[in-house]
Order: sequence, then structure tokens, then C-alpha cells
Amino acid sequence: MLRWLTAGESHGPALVGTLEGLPSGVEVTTAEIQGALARRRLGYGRGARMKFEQDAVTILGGVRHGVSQGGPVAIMVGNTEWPKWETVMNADPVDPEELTGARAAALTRPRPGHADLVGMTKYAFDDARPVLERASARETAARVALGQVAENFLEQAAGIRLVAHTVQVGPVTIPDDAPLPPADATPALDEDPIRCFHAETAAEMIAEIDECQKAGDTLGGVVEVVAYGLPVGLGSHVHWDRRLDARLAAAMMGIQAIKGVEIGDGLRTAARRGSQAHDEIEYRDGGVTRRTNRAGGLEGGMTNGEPLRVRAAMKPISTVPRALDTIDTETGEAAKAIHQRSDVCAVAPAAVVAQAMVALTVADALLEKFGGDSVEEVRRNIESYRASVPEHLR
Ligand SMILES: Cc1cc2nc3c(=O)[nH]c(=O)nc-3n(C[C@H](O)[C@H](O)[C@H](O)COP(=O)(O)O)c2cc1C
Ligand SMILES: C=C(O[C@@H]1CC(C(=O)O)=C[C@@H](OP(=O)(O)O)[C@H]1O)C(=O)O
Repeated sequence: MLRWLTAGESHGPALVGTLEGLPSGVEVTTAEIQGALARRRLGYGRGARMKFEQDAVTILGGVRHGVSQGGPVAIMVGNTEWPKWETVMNADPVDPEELTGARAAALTRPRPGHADLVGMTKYAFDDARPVLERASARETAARVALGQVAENFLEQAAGIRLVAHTVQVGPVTIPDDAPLPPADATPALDEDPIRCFHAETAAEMIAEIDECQKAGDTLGGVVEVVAYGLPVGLGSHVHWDRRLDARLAAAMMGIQAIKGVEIGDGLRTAARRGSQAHDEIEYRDGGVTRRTNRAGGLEGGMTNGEPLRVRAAMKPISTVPRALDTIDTETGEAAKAIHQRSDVCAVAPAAVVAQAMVALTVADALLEKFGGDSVEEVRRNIESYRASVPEHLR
């Protein structure tokens, strides 16, 4: 079993991620994790903070000389902006006289759509600061760091490769027949400001973000993660919480601002007749294959050998520059919601976060099916399973 946890606040000294259950022998370096975090910072429509803040990666445990050792992997993502927040966010008590200035002021005008108001009520705060500090998607930096480790494991143990791209920004969508980005598309996607594989649509998406920014508004969209090279049989049909589709949906919904998940053609399939909704099975080139991949690589909650396709729908950013109506929790009067700065659109980075969550979820399912304490043992187990499948059904 693979487990992962994160800790840390948006303006704290660092975020920390821990990954428990990773076999030994996974090759991974600080530079690779730094690369994944740099990818998460990309994206047209991101706010000013992405420009000046840096992620400083330190692998604290579980890896020696670039190879995992079988113990928990702990990764720290330091926040280079910490000196500005050291008093306001200090873990130890500070002299109240030092708590002056805009950063220290209580935030009492909760943003509709953010965690502010409910978090204040639930955790008994009269300031939204502690709520937004932990609700913030800054936390996804720790998940992306862990996701890179999981991705290395998947590739090294099973040749599995993942890509993530933007398929919709606000109302602008890629055509239905747009080709899927191939397994090696990540460098090309990194070059596109909105991480869209369809050049004409990418230009329209950028124009939509520009227009939205001018109007003082924000945007959401849809991202898709594709995983290539999955063995048949990850997940299970036998129980609801062992279905891989259920686990992927939970992983996607666990990302800030994700409000819908689609496996394969998902919602679109609901409008089709059965003859147009399923993937007919045939022998081709000496192996079993599906004519189409509308199911997105999952049948009965199990991988069927086709590419896995998972989409996640992100709502528009809730810190709207043309601030929304709210209340002031201190005075009880009508007010305009907090707005200092914000992303206009964070769909491109959300794709990178979704890729990390799929990597972690699939890595967990791979270990559940094949077990193994070293990458070599997992590899052997996969090979022996593949060899046990009758030749005409491979
Ligand atoms: C990559 C990413 C960046 C985000 N950036 C912002 C932002 O700049 N401003 C904001 O209000 N919300 C942002 N969000 C969304 C909030 O974190 C999210 O709406 C909030 O935590 C409440 O959770 P919920 O939307 O799931 O209900 C971002 C989300 C992601 C995934
Ligand atoms: C810092 C990151 O994203 C932040 C996520 C976020 C939110 O509310 O989720 C709000 C913004 O932070 P702030 O309110 O301080 O400007 C984003 O910049 C990051 O992704 O590294």
C-alpha cells in the first residue's frame, strides 16, 4: 500500500510531503522533482506570486545517492518568500506589538467559493488567515513533488507514462476529434502557455483569458490526464472502494477547485446509444484490442490495457478581482470579498497537479496488484503475471 500526506501553509516556511510504501530501487533526483515543480508554476493566467516566489526542494529522507531505500520518502518544498511572513506565520508565539501591517490584519470579508467562511465557523477563528493558508492550492506543490517520485516508479517498474493537458478553458474546448497527446508529449506541452495540445484552440484559450482579465473576472476549465502502458487488471470489480475509477475520482476531487470528474467519455456517453458507447473487442496484430477507447481504459473498475483517460473540471478562481458580495464577519455588515491578488485562470497548473494525483493513485494500485519491496521484485511480478495470461488473450 502506498500512502501520502502533506503538511504546511501557503505562506509558511515550507511544505512537506511524505510517501510511505515506496519500494527500494526507484531512481529519483532533486533536479527531477524541481523540474516537476517548475512545470506546476507554468500557465497563462497565473498571478504575480508565481513570478517572484521559488520552490526550494530538499529530499529529507528515503532516498540515498539518487535511489529510494524502501523507507518513507520525505520532501520539503521551501518557500523563498518566508522572510516576509516570518512574524505573521511563526509557529512560536510572537510579541503582539510586532503584528502590524497589511499581512497581519485580520481577514474578515470571506470570499464566496473559497474555504474562508465555513473554515472560520468550523475551526472557531475570527480571522480567515489560518483557513486560507491551508486551503490554498500552494499545498499542491507537495503533491506534485511526491507525484514525480510515483511517476518514476511507474515508468521504471512497468514502463507506464503519463501526460496531462488542458482540454477546456471557460467555454473554449478542443474539438471532439482532437488527437490525444502521445506518451512523450510533456516537453511540447510545457512549451505551450496553456498546456493545450491543439494549437488553434490554445490561441483561443489565451484570448479568452486576456478578455476575462480585462473584465476583472476569473475562469475555470477542464484538464485531462492520460496514462499509457498500464497492465490489464489494476483495481477491481469486487468492491466499491477497490474500483480504480472510484479511487481516481476521489483523487481528482481532492484537488482544490475540482468540481467534476469524467472517466473516458464519461458524461458524454450518457447521451449515446449502447452501440455507440462501448468499445468493441477484436483480435488485431496477434493481440486482443478495443476498436475505440470511449471507456477511458477502465471496465468494471479495472484497467483494460487501453490508455487511461481521466478528466477533471475546475471551477473559476474564487478570488474574483471584481470582488463579489459578502459580509464582514466582524461587523455583520454587507461588504466586498477579500481581493489582494490572485490567479485569473489556474487550469494549466491544475493539469500538472492532476497528473501527480493520477500517478500516486495508479502507483498504489500497481503495488496492490503486484506487491514487491524492490522495483526489481515488482518488475518480476508483473512479468510473471503477464506470462500467466493465455497467449491468445494478451
Ligand atoms: C493550481 C491551483 C491554483 C489556484 N489558485 C487560486 C487563486 O489564486 N485564488 C483562489 O481564490 N483560488 C485558487 N485556487 C482554488 C482554491 O484553492 C479553492 O477554490 C479553495 O481551496 C476552495 O476549495 P474548493 O474550490 O474545492 O471548494 C487554485 C486551485 C488550484 C488547483
Ligand atoms: C501559491 C500558489 O497558489 C496560490 C493558490 C491560491 C489559493 O487560494 O488556492 C491563492 C494564490 O495565493 P495568494 O492568495 O497568496 O496570492 C495562489 O498564488 C501556488 O500554487 O504555489
